[in-house]
Amino acid sequence: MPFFSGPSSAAAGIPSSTSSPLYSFSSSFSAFKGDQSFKWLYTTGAILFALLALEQTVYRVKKRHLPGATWTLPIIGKFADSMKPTMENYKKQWNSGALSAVSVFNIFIVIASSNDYSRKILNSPTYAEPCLVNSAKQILLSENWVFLTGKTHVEYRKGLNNLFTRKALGIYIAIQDAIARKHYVQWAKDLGASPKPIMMLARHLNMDTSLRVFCGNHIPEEATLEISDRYWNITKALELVNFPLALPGTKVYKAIQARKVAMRWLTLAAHNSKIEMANGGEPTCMLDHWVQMLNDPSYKGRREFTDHEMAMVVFAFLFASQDAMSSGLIYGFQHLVDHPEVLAKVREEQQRVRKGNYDAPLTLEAMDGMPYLQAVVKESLRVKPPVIMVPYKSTKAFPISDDYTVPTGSMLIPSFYNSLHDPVVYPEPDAFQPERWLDPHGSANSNPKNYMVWGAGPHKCIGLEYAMMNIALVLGIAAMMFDWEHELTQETDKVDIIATIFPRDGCRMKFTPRTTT
Ligand code: HEM
Repeated sequence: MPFFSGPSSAAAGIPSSTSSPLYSFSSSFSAFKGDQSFKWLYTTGAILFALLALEQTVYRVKKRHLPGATWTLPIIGKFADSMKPTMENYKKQWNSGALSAVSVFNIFIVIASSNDYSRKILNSPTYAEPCLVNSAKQILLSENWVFLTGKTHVEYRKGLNNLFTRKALGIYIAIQDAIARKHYVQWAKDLGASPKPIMMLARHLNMDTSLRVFCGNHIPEEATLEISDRYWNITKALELVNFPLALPGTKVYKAIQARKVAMRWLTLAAHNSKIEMANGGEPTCMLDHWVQMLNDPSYKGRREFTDHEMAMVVFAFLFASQDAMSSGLIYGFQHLVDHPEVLAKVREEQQRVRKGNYDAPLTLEAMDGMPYLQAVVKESLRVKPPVIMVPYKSTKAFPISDDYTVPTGSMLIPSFYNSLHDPVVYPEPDAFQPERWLDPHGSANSNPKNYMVWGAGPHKCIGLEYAMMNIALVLGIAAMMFDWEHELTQETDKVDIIATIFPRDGCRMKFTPRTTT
Protein backbone atom coordinates (compact mmCIF):
# COMPACT_ATOMS: atom_id res chain seq x y z
CA MET A 1 0.00 0.00 0.00
CA PRO A 2 2.68 2.65 0.80
CA PHE A 3 4.26 1.76 -2.52
CA PHE A 4 1.01 2.50 -4.27
CA SER A 5 0.19 5.75 -2.53
CA GLY A 6 3.81 7.00 -2.54
CA PRO A 7 4.47 7.27 -6.25
CA SER A 8 0.91 8.10 -7.22
CA SER A 9 0.71 11.06 -4.86
CA ALA A 10 4.14 12.17 -6.02
CA ALA A 11 2.98 11.95 -9.61
CA ALA A 12 -0.18 13.87 -8.78
CA GLY A 13 1.92 16.54 -7.12
CA ILE A 14 4.19 17.15 -10.07
CA PRO A 15 2.10 19.71 -12.01
CA SER A 16 1.16 21.91 -9.03
CA SER A 17 4.38 21.59 -7.04
CA THR A 18 6.63 22.04 -10.04
CA SER A 19 4.63 24.82 -11.66
CA SER A 20 4.94 27.57 -9.10
CA PRO A 21 8.28 27.01 -7.32
CA LEU A 22 10.08 25.82 -10.42
CA TYR A 23 8.58 28.63 -12.47
CA SER A 24 9.61 31.35 -10.09
CA PHE A 25 13.03 29.77 -9.57
CA SER A 26 13.64 29.46 -13.26
CA SER A 27 12.30 32.91 -14.07
CA SER A 28 14.62 34.56 -11.55
CA PHE A 29 17.38 32.26 -12.75
CA SER A 30 16.74 33.24 -16.34
CA ALA A 31 17.07 36.87 -15.37
CA PHE A 32 20.75 36.12 -14.79
CA LYS A 33 21.44 33.37 -17.30
CA GLY A 34 18.90 33.91 -20.02
CA ASP A 35 16.65 31.54 -21.95
CA GLN A 36 19.30 28.86 -22.48
CA SER A 37 19.31 27.80 -18.85
CA PHE A 38 15.57 27.65 -18.66
CA LYS A 39 15.48 25.42 -21.74
CA TRP A 40 18.13 23.19 -20.25
CA LEU A 41 16.18 22.78 -17.04
CA TYR A 42 12.96 22.21 -18.91
CA THR A 43 14.55 19.59 -21.18
CA THR A 44 16.16 17.76 -18.24
CA GLY A 45 12.84 17.75 -16.39
CA ALA A 46 11.03 16.44 -19.44
CA ILE A 47 13.59 13.63 -19.94
CA LEU A 48 13.39 12.64 -16.28
CA PHE A 49 9.61 12.65 -16.43
CA ALA A 50 9.67 10.51 -19.59
CA LEU A 51 12.08 8.02 -17.96
CA LEU A 52 9.91 7.73 -14.88
CA ALA A 53 6.83 7.24 -17.05
CA LEU A 54 8.70 4.61 -19.08
CA GLU A 55 9.74 2.82 -15.87
CA GLN A 56 6.10 2.63 -14.75
CA THR A 57 4.94 1.48 -18.19
CA VAL A 58 7.55 -1.30 -18.40
CA TYR A 59 6.60 -2.48 -14.91
CA ARG A 60 2.89 -2.48 -15.73
CA VAL A 61 3.44 -4.29 -19.05
CA LYS A 62 5.54 -6.99 -17.37
CA LYS A 63 3.26 -7.39 -14.38
CA ARG A 64 0.01 -7.52 -16.35
CA HIS A 65 -2.73 -8.92 -14.10
CA LEU A 66 -0.45 -10.37 -11.38
CA PRO A 67 -1.11 -9.17 -7.83
CA GLY A 68 1.39 -6.53 -6.72
CA ALA A 69 1.60 -2.74 -6.37
CA THR A 70 -0.04 -0.96 -9.29
CA TRP A 71 2.87 1.49 -9.43
CA THR A 72 6.47 0.88 -8.50
CA LEU A 73 8.39 3.38 -6.39
CA PRO A 74 10.65 5.24 -8.85
CA ILE A 75 14.09 3.65 -9.27
CA ILE A 76 14.31 1.82 -5.93
CA GLY A 77 10.99 -0.05 -6.03
CA LYS A 78 10.59 -2.22 -2.93
CA PHE A 79 14.23 -1.77 -1.93
CA ALA A 80 13.32 -0.73 1.62
CA ASP A 81 11.43 -4.01 2.15
CA SER A 82 14.30 -6.07 0.75
CA MET A 83 16.73 -4.39 3.18
CA LYS A 84 14.71 -5.42 6.20
CA PRO A 85 12.76 -8.52 5.23
CA THR A 86 10.15 -9.76 7.68
CA MET A 87 8.08 -12.94 7.72
CA GLU A 88 4.95 -10.80 8.01
CA ASN A 89 5.71 -8.98 4.75
CA TYR A 90 6.65 -12.22 3.01
CA LYS A 91 3.44 -13.91 4.16
CA LYS A 92 1.42 -10.94 2.91
CA GLN A 93 3.14 -11.28 -0.47
CA TRP A 94 2.71 -15.08 -0.65
CA ASN A 95 -0.93 -14.85 0.30
CA SER A 96 -1.61 -12.19 -2.32
CA GLY A 97 -1.52 -14.85 -5.04
CA ALA A 98 0.12 -18.04 -6.29
CA LEU A 99 2.14 -15.72 -8.54
CA SER A 100 2.74 -12.08 -7.64
CA ALA A 101 5.06 -9.31 -8.77
CA VAL A 102 7.38 -6.70 -7.24
CA SER A 103 10.20 -4.57 -8.56
CA VAL A 104 13.47 -3.70 -6.79
CA PHE A 105 15.92 -1.36 -8.54
CA ASN A 106 14.09 -2.12 -11.78
CA ILE A 107 14.68 -5.85 -11.40
CA PHE A 108 11.28 -7.30 -12.16
CA ILE A 109 10.57 -10.11 -9.70
CA VAL A 110 7.89 -12.81 -9.92
CA ILE A 111 7.24 -14.60 -6.64
CA ALA A 112 5.70 -18.07 -6.70
CA SER A 113 4.03 -19.16 -3.48
CA SER A 114 2.12 -22.30 -4.46
CA ASN A 115 3.62 -25.77 -4.56
CA ASP A 116 2.86 -26.21 -8.26
CA TYR A 117 4.41 -22.97 -9.45
CA SER A 118 7.45 -23.24 -7.15
CA ARG A 119 8.12 -26.77 -8.35
CA LYS A 120 7.58 -25.74 -11.95
CA ILE A 121 10.28 -23.06 -11.71
CA LEU A 122 12.76 -25.43 -10.08
CA ASN A 123 12.06 -28.15 -12.64
CA SER A 124 12.22 -26.01 -15.80
CA PRO A 125 15.95 -25.64 -16.52
CA THR A 126 15.22 -24.59 -20.12
CA TYR A 127 13.45 -21.48 -18.85
CA ALA A 128 14.95 -20.74 -15.45
CA GLU A 129 18.22 -21.17 -13.60
CA PRO A 130 19.44 -20.32 -10.10
CA CYS A 131 20.82 -16.82 -9.86
CA LEU A 132 21.72 -16.58 -6.17
CA VAL A 133 21.95 -13.08 -4.73
CA ASN A 134 24.11 -10.48 -6.50
CA SER A 135 26.94 -10.70 -3.96
CA ALA A 136 27.24 -14.52 -4.26
CA LYS A 137 29.45 -14.47 -7.36
CA GLN A 138 31.84 -12.00 -5.74
CA ILE A 139 32.02 -14.11 -2.61
CA LEU A 140 32.08 -17.61 -4.11
CA LEU A 141 34.14 -16.70 -7.22
CA SER A 142 32.35 -16.77 -10.55
CA GLU A 143 34.20 -19.92 -11.70
CA ASN A 144 32.67 -21.94 -8.81
CA TRP A 145 30.79 -25.04 -9.96
CA VAL A 146 27.57 -23.89 -8.26
CA PHE A 147 27.14 -21.36 -11.07
CA LEU A 148 27.18 -24.04 -13.76
CA THR A 149 23.88 -24.70 -15.48
CA GLY A 150 22.33 -27.29 -17.77
CA LYS A 151 24.31 -30.37 -18.80
CA THR A 152 27.67 -29.14 -17.47
CA HIS A 153 26.07 -28.71 -14.06
CA VAL A 154 24.50 -32.17 -14.15
CA GLU A 155 27.84 -33.76 -15.15
CA TYR A 156 29.86 -31.93 -12.50
CA ARG A 157 27.31 -32.69 -9.81
CA LYS A 158 27.30 -36.40 -10.70
CA GLY A 159 30.91 -36.62 -9.51
CA LEU A 160 30.12 -34.75 -6.30
CA ASN A 161 27.16 -37.02 -5.45
CA ASN A 162 29.81 -39.61 -4.55
CA LEU A 163 30.78 -37.46 -1.57
CA PHE A 164 27.39 -38.13 0.05
CA THR A 165 27.00 -41.90 -0.41
CA ARG A 166 26.28 -44.10 2.61
CA LYS A 167 29.92 -45.19 2.60
CA ALA A 168 31.01 -41.56 2.79
CA LEU A 169 28.45 -40.73 5.50
CA GLY A 170 29.89 -43.65 7.48
CA ILE A 171 33.25 -41.83 7.56
CA TYR A 172 31.68 -38.49 8.50
CA ILE A 173 29.49 -39.66 11.38
CA ALA A 174 32.40 -40.44 13.70
CA ILE A 175 33.77 -36.92 13.15
CA GLN A 176 30.34 -35.33 13.73
CA ASP A 177 29.95 -37.26 16.96
CA ALA A 178 33.38 -36.27 18.30
CA ILE A 179 32.98 -32.57 17.43
CA ALA A 180 29.50 -32.35 19.00
CA ARG A 181 30.76 -33.83 22.27
CA LYS A 182 33.79 -31.51 22.27
CA HIS A 183 31.52 -28.49 21.94
CA TYR A 184 29.09 -29.73 24.57
CA VAL A 185 31.87 -29.66 27.17
CA GLN A 186 32.14 -25.94 26.44
CA TRP A 187 28.35 -25.47 26.27
CA ALA A 188 28.05 -26.97 29.75
CA LYS A 189 30.34 -24.19 31.00
CA ASP A 190 28.86 -21.36 28.93
CA LEU A 191 25.19 -22.26 29.45
CA GLY A 192 25.42 -23.90 32.86
CA ALA A 193 24.68 -20.98 35.16
CA SER A 194 21.98 -19.01 33.38
CA PRO A 195 20.21 -18.98 30.00
CA LYS A 196 22.15 -17.45 27.12
CA PRO A 197 21.53 -17.33 23.35
CA ILE A 198 22.73 -20.51 21.68
CA MET A 199 22.80 -18.88 18.24
CA MET A 200 26.55 -18.25 17.96
CA LEU A 201 27.46 -21.43 19.86
CA ALA A 202 25.42 -23.47 17.39
CA ARG A 203 27.02 -21.68 14.45
CA HIS A 204 30.52 -22.44 15.80
CA LEU A 205 29.60 -26.06 16.46
CA ASN A 206 28.30 -26.36 12.94
CA MET A 207 31.29 -24.70 11.30
CA ASP A 208 33.73 -26.83 13.28
CA THR A 209 31.80 -29.97 12.30
CA SER A 210 31.69 -28.98 8.62
CA LEU A 211 35.38 -28.14 8.45
CA ARG A 212 36.44 -31.33 10.20
CA VAL A 213 34.10 -33.47 8.08
CA PHE A 214 35.33 -31.81 4.89
CA CYS A 215 39.02 -31.35 5.72
CA GLY A 216 39.76 -33.70 8.65
CA ASN A 217 43.09 -32.90 10.24
CA HIS A 218 44.51 -31.34 7.08
CA ILE A 219 44.01 -27.89 8.60
CA PRO A 220 45.07 -26.80 12.09
CA GLU A 221 42.74 -25.80 14.93
CA GLU A 222 43.55 -22.12 14.37
CA ALA A 223 42.13 -22.43 10.83
CA THR A 224 38.73 -23.62 12.02
CA LEU A 225 38.61 -20.79 14.56
CA GLU A 226 39.65 -18.16 12.04
CA ILE A 227 37.18 -19.31 9.37
CA SER A 228 34.38 -19.65 11.89
CA ASP A 229 34.98 -16.17 13.35
CA ARG A 230 35.05 -14.49 9.96
CA TYR A 231 32.17 -16.41 8.41
CA TRP A 232 29.53 -14.12 9.91
CA ASN A 233 30.78 -11.45 7.47
CA ILE A 234 29.77 -13.73 4.62
CA THR A 235 26.32 -14.36 6.06
CA LYS A 236 25.74 -10.63 6.50
CA ALA A 237 26.58 -9.92 2.85
CA LEU A 238 23.87 -12.22 1.51
CA GLU A 239 21.26 -9.54 1.02
CA LEU A 240 19.01 -9.50 -2.01
CA VAL A 241 20.60 -6.27 -3.19
CA ASN A 242 23.96 -4.97 -1.97
CA PHE A 243 25.98 -1.79 -2.55
CA PRO A 244 27.21 -2.45 -6.12
CA LEU A 245 30.95 -1.85 -5.52
CA ALA A 246 32.94 -3.99 -3.06
CA LEU A 247 34.69 -0.95 -1.56
CA PRO A 248 36.63 -1.28 1.72
CA GLY A 249 34.18 -1.17 4.61
CA THR A 250 31.22 -2.55 2.65
CA LYS A 251 29.64 -5.85 3.63
CA VAL A 252 30.68 -7.50 0.37
CA TYR A 253 34.29 -6.35 0.81
CA LYS A 254 34.43 -7.91 4.29
CA ALA A 255 32.85 -11.10 2.95
CA ILE A 256 35.46 -11.31 0.19
CA GLN A 257 38.23 -10.99 2.80
CA ALA A 258 36.62 -13.81 4.80
CA ARG A 259 36.42 -15.97 1.67
CA LYS A 260 40.14 -15.35 0.95
CA VAL A 261 41.06 -16.59 4.42
CA ALA A 262 38.84 -19.68 4.08
CA MET A 263 40.09 -20.47 0.58
CA ARG A 264 43.73 -20.29 1.69
CA TRP A 265 43.11 -22.93 4.34
CA LEU A 266 40.89 -25.11 2.15
CA THR A 267 43.46 -25.12 -0.66
CA LEU A 268 46.09 -26.24 1.84
CA ALA A 269 43.73 -29.00 3.02
CA ALA A 270 43.25 -30.30 -0.54
CA HIS A 271 47.00 -30.28 -1.05
CA ASN A 272 47.66 -32.16 2.20
CA SER A 273 44.93 -34.69 1.51
CA LYS A 274 46.42 -35.55 -1.89
CA ILE A 275 49.82 -36.14 -0.26
CA GLU A 276 48.35 -38.32 2.48
CA MET A 277 46.30 -40.43 0.08
CA ALA A 278 49.31 -40.80 -2.27
CA ASN A 279 51.21 -42.18 0.74
CA GLY A 280 48.55 -44.84 1.27
CA GLY A 281 46.71 -43.13 4.14
CA GLU A 282 43.18 -44.18 5.19
CA PRO A 283 40.45 -41.68 4.27
CA THR A 284 39.30 -39.78 7.34
CA CYS A 285 37.37 -36.90 5.79
CA MET A 286 35.48 -35.82 2.66
CA LEU A 287 38.59 -34.61 0.80
CA ASP A 288 40.37 -37.92 1.47
CA HIS A 289 37.34 -39.87 0.32
CA TRP A 290 37.21 -37.75 -2.85
CA VAL A 291 40.95 -38.07 -3.61
CA GLN A 292 40.85 -41.82 -3.02
CA MET A 293 37.87 -42.14 -5.37
CA LEU A 294 39.67 -40.15 -8.10
CA ASN A 295 42.72 -42.40 -7.72
CA ASP A 296 40.65 -45.58 -8.04
CA PRO A 297 41.42 -47.10 -11.49
CA SER A 298 37.78 -48.19 -11.89
CA TYR A 299 36.48 -44.62 -11.40
CA LYS A 300 34.73 -43.45 -14.58
CA GLY A 301 34.38 -39.67 -14.07
CA ARG A 302 36.80 -36.78 -14.40
CA ARG A 303 40.00 -37.34 -12.40
CA GLU A 304 42.01 -34.13 -12.41
CA PHE A 305 41.01 -31.46 -9.90
CA THR A 306 43.45 -28.74 -8.84
CA ASP A 307 43.79 -27.91 -5.14
CA HIS A 308 42.06 -24.59 -5.86
CA GLU A 309 39.11 -26.29 -7.57
CA MET A 310 38.67 -28.76 -4.71
CA ALA A 311 38.82 -25.87 -2.26
CA MET A 312 36.09 -24.09 -4.21
CA VAL A 313 33.85 -27.15 -4.00
CA VAL A 314 34.38 -27.38 -0.25
CA PHE A 315 33.82 -23.65 0.10
CA ALA A 316 30.54 -23.98 -1.82
CA PHE A 317 29.48 -26.68 0.65
CA LEU A 318 30.34 -24.39 3.56
CA PHE A 319 28.44 -21.57 1.90
CA ALA A 320 25.38 -23.69 1.17
CA SER A 321 25.30 -25.32 4.56
CA GLN A 322 26.52 -22.97 7.30
CA ASP A 323 23.45 -20.76 7.63
CA ALA A 324 20.86 -23.41 6.76
CA MET A 325 22.34 -26.01 9.12
CA SER A 326 22.70 -23.51 11.96
CA SER A 327 19.09 -22.45 11.52
CA GLY A 328 17.96 -26.10 11.45
CA LEU A 329 19.95 -26.90 14.60
CA ILE A 330 18.72 -23.90 16.58
CA TYR A 331 15.06 -24.50 15.76
CA GLY A 332 15.60 -28.21 16.47
CA PHE A 333 16.73 -27.33 20.00
CA GLN A 334 13.91 -24.84 20.39
CA HIS A 335 11.19 -27.23 19.22
CA LEU A 336 12.40 -30.01 21.50
CA VAL A 337 12.72 -27.91 24.62
CA ASP A 338 9.30 -26.34 24.02
CA HIS A 339 7.71 -29.80 23.63
CA PRO A 340 8.82 -31.83 26.67
CA GLU A 341 6.53 -34.72 25.69
CA VAL A 342 8.46 -35.01 22.38
CA LEU A 343 11.84 -34.70 24.12
CA ALA A 344 10.77 -37.50 26.49
CA LYS A 345 10.04 -39.75 23.51
CA VAL A 346 13.39 -38.89 21.92
CA ARG A 347 15.10 -39.90 25.19
CA GLU A 348 13.11 -43.10 25.41
CA GLU A 349 14.25 -44.02 21.88
CA GLN A 350 17.86 -43.10 22.68
CA GLN A 351 17.79 -45.33 25.78
CA ARG A 352 16.35 -48.22 23.78
CA VAL A 353 18.82 -47.98 20.87
CA ARG A 354 21.96 -47.00 22.77
CA LYS A 355 21.22 -49.32 25.70
CA GLY A 356 22.61 -46.91 28.26
CA ASN A 357 25.96 -46.64 26.49
CA TYR A 358 25.83 -42.92 25.76
CA ASP A 359 29.60 -42.48 25.55
CA ALA A 360 29.96 -44.77 22.54
CA PRO A 361 30.09 -42.84 19.24
CA LEU A 362 26.90 -42.98 17.21
CA THR A 363 26.96 -45.08 14.05
CA LEU A 364 24.83 -45.08 10.91
CA GLU A 365 23.25 -48.35 12.05
CA ALA A 366 22.31 -46.84 15.40
CA MET A 367 20.82 -43.81 13.62
CA ASP A 368 18.78 -46.14 11.39
CA GLY A 369 17.14 -47.40 14.57
CA MET A 370 15.90 -43.92 15.56
CA PRO A 371 12.83 -43.21 13.38
CA TYR A 372 11.31 -40.95 16.02
CA LEU A 373 14.38 -38.69 16.07
CA GLN A 374 14.34 -38.57 12.25
CA ALA A 375 10.66 -37.56 12.40
CA VAL A 376 11.53 -34.80 14.89
CA VAL A 377 14.15 -33.38 12.52
CA LYS A 378 11.86 -33.65 9.52
CA GLU A 379 9.05 -31.89 11.34
CA SER A 380 11.26 -29.18 12.82
CA LEU A 381 12.57 -28.33 9.34
CA ARG A 382 8.98 -28.30 8.02
CA VAL A 383 7.63 -25.94 10.68
CA LYS A 384 10.64 -23.62 10.44
CA PRO A 385 12.23 -24.24 7.02
CA PRO A 386 15.72 -22.67 7.11
CA VAL A 387 15.51 -21.72 3.43
CA ILE A 388 12.15 -20.10 2.72
CA MET A 389 12.86 -19.28 -0.94
CA VAL A 390 15.59 -19.40 -3.58
CA PRO A 391 16.26 -16.82 -6.30
CA TYR A 392 16.15 -17.99 -9.92
CA LYS A 393 16.08 -15.99 -13.15
CA SER A 394 14.22 -16.56 -16.41
CA THR A 395 16.62 -17.19 -19.29
CA LYS A 396 13.85 -16.85 -21.86
CA ALA A 397 10.14 -15.99 -21.91
CA PHE A 398 8.64 -18.57 -19.55
CA PRO A 399 4.96 -19.50 -20.06
CA ILE A 400 4.48 -20.44 -16.44
CA SER A 401 0.67 -20.55 -16.58
CA ASP A 402 -2.08 -20.46 -19.19
CA ASP A 403 -2.48 -16.73 -18.81
CA TYR A 404 0.94 -15.46 -17.77
CA THR A 405 4.41 -15.57 -19.36
CA VAL A 406 7.35 -14.45 -17.23
CA PRO A 407 9.43 -11.98 -19.29
CA THR A 408 13.04 -12.91 -20.12
CA GLY A 409 15.56 -11.74 -17.54
CA SER A 410 13.10 -11.53 -14.65
CA MET A 411 14.02 -12.75 -11.20
CA LEU A 412 11.85 -15.70 -10.16
CA ILE A 413 11.46 -16.61 -6.52
CA PRO A 414 10.00 -20.04 -5.79
CA SER A 415 8.92 -19.94 -2.15
CA PHE A 416 8.60 -22.99 0.04
CA TYR A 417 6.74 -21.79 3.10
CA ASN A 418 3.18 -22.25 1.81
CA SER A 419 3.99 -25.76 0.49
CA LEU A 420 5.32 -26.71 3.92
CA HIS A 421 2.37 -25.16 5.73
CA ASP A 422 -0.40 -26.43 3.48
CA PRO A 423 -3.25 -27.28 5.89
CA VAL A 424 -4.58 -30.01 3.61
CA VAL A 425 -1.28 -31.90 3.62
CA TYR A 426 -0.22 -30.92 7.14
CA PRO A 427 -3.34 -30.38 9.31
CA GLU A 428 -2.63 -27.73 11.98
CA PRO A 429 0.35 -26.67 9.88
CA ASP A 430 2.01 -24.47 12.51
CA ALA A 431 1.93 -27.20 15.15
CA PHE A 432 5.10 -29.24 15.80
CA GLN A 433 3.87 -32.83 15.47
CA PRO A 434 6.62 -35.36 14.62
CA GLU A 435 3.98 -38.11 14.77
CA ARG A 436 2.62 -36.97 11.40
CA TRP A 437 5.73 -38.57 9.82
CA LEU A 438 5.30 -41.93 11.55
CA ASP A 439 2.22 -43.00 9.60
CA PRO A 440 3.47 -44.16 6.17
CA HIS A 441 -0.01 -43.63 4.71
CA GLY A 442 -0.70 -40.29 6.44
CA SER A 443 -1.06 -37.15 4.33
CA ALA A 444 2.46 -35.89 5.14
CA ASN A 445 4.14 -39.00 3.76
CA SER A 446 1.64 -39.33 0.90
CA ASN A 447 2.52 -35.87 -0.47
CA PRO A 448 6.33 -35.85 -0.67
CA LYS A 449 6.20 -33.12 -3.34
CA ASN A 450 5.09 -30.64 -0.68
CA TYR A 451 8.22 -31.21 1.37
CA MET A 452 10.27 -28.42 -0.23
CA VAL A 453 12.83 -28.00 2.59
CA TRP A 454 15.58 -29.08 0.17
CA GLY A 455 14.20 -27.47 -2.99
CA ALA A 456 13.52 -29.66 -6.03
CA GLY A 457 14.83 -30.44 -9.50
CA PRO A 458 18.42 -30.46 -10.76
CA HIS A 459 19.68 -28.13 -8.00
CA LYS A 460 17.95 -29.90 -5.10
CA CYS A 461 20.19 -29.87 -2.02
CA ILE A 462 23.09 -32.26 -2.54
CA GLY A 463 23.79 -32.54 1.19
CA LEU A 464 20.32 -33.38 2.48
CA GLU A 465 21.03 -36.83 3.96
CA TYR A 466 24.18 -35.51 5.57
CA ALA A 467 22.29 -32.50 6.94
CA MET A 468 19.44 -34.62 8.33
CA MET A 469 21.91 -36.99 9.96
CA ASN A 470 23.90 -34.16 11.50
CA ILE A 471 20.92 -32.38 13.05
CA ALA A 472 19.59 -35.70 14.39
CA LEU A 473 22.96 -36.65 15.86
CA VAL A 474 23.56 -33.26 17.52
CA LEU A 475 20.07 -33.28 19.10
CA GLY A 476 20.24 -36.97 20.07
CA ILE A 477 23.52 -36.56 21.96
CA ALA A 478 22.38 -33.35 23.67
CA ALA A 479 19.11 -34.99 24.74
CA MET A 480 21.02 -37.56 26.80
CA MET A 481 23.78 -35.27 28.11
CA PHE A 482 21.68 -32.33 29.29
CA ASP A 483 18.43 -31.10 30.70
CA TRP A 484 17.53 -27.95 28.79
CA GLU A 485 15.63 -24.89 29.89
CA HIS A 486 14.36 -22.29 27.46
CA GLU A 487 14.00 -18.70 28.60
CA LEU A 488 11.05 -17.28 26.69
CA THR A 489 11.32 -13.64 25.70
CA GLN A 490 9.07 -11.29 23.76
CA GLU A 491 11.19 -12.05 20.72
CA THR A 492 11.22 -15.84 20.96
CA ASP A 493 8.50 -16.22 18.36
CA LYS A 494 9.76 -13.43 16.14
CA VAL A 495 11.79 -14.53 13.14
CA ASP A 496 14.88 -12.78 11.79
CA ILE A 497 15.80 -13.45 8.20
CA ILE A 498 19.59 -13.37 7.90
CA ALA A 499 20.02 -15.43 4.72
CA THR A 500 18.07 -18.14 6.57
CA ILE A 501 15.66 -17.85 9.48
CA PHE A 502 16.56 -17.54 13.18
CA PRO A 503 14.62 -16.81 16.37
CA ARG A 504 15.18 -13.11 17.07
CA ASP A 505 16.33 -13.70 20.64
CA GLY A 506 18.95 -16.23 19.53
CA CYS A 507 17.18 -19.01 21.51
CA ARG A 508 18.17 -18.47 25.15
CA MET A 509 18.88 -21.78 26.86
CA LYS A 510 20.35 -23.17 30.07
CA PHE A 511 22.01 -26.61 29.89
CA THR A 512 22.35 -28.72 33.03
CA PRO A 513 24.24 -32.04 32.83
CA ARG A 514 21.91 -35.04 33.30
CA THR A 515 22.69 -37.62 35.92
CA THR A 516 21.94 -40.56 33.59
CA THR A 517 25.14 -39.95 31.61
C1 HEM B 1 19.30 -27.92 7.03
C2 HEM B 1 20.26 -27.81 6.16
C3 HEM B 1 20.08 -27.48 4.70
C4 HEM B 1 19.00 -26.98 4.04
C5 HEM B 1 17.64 -26.61 4.61
C6 HEM B 1 19.36 -26.87 2.64
C7 HEM B 1 18.52 -26.41 1.64
C8 HEM B 1 18.90 -26.24 0.32
C9 HEM B 1 18.07 -25.68 -0.70
C10 HEM B 1 16.64 -25.20 -0.51
C11 HEM B 1 18.78 -25.66 -1.85
C12 HEM B 1 18.33 -25.09 -3.21
C13 HEM B 1 17.68 -26.16 -4.02
C14 HEM B 1 17.10 -25.69 -5.31
O1 HEM B 1 17.53 -24.69 -5.92
O2 HEM B 1 16.15 -26.35 -5.73
C15 HEM B 1 20.08 -26.21 -1.55
C16 HEM B 1 21.09 -26.35 -2.48
C17 HEM B 1 22.33 -26.82 -2.16
N1 HEM B 1 22.76 -27.31 -0.96
FE1 HEM B 1 21.69 -27.42 0.74
N2 HEM B 1 20.65 -27.30 2.50
C18 HEM B 1 21.13 -27.69 3.73
C19 HEM B 1 22.37 -28.23 4.00
C20 HEM B 1 23.36 -28.46 3.07
C21 HEM B 1 24.61 -29.10 3.34
C22 HEM B 1 25.02 -29.69 4.68
C23 HEM B 1 25.32 -29.09 2.17
C24 HEM B 1 26.69 -29.63 1.88
C25 HEM B 1 27.44 -30.30 2.70
C26 HEM B 1 24.51 -28.44 1.18
C27 HEM B 1 24.89 -28.20 -0.12
C28 HEM B 1 24.08 -27.66 -1.08
C29 HEM B 1 24.53 -27.37 -2.43
C30 HEM B 1 25.94 -27.56 -2.96
C31 HEM B 1 23.43 -26.85 -3.12
C32 HEM B 1 23.39 -26.41 -4.58
C33 HEM B 1 23.16 -27.66 -5.41
C34 HEM B 1 23.20 -27.44 -6.89
O3 HEM B 1 23.12 -26.29 -7.33
O4 HEM B 1 23.28 -28.44 -7.59
N3 HEM B 1 23.32 -28.08 1.76
N4 HEM B 1 20.12 -26.57 -0.22
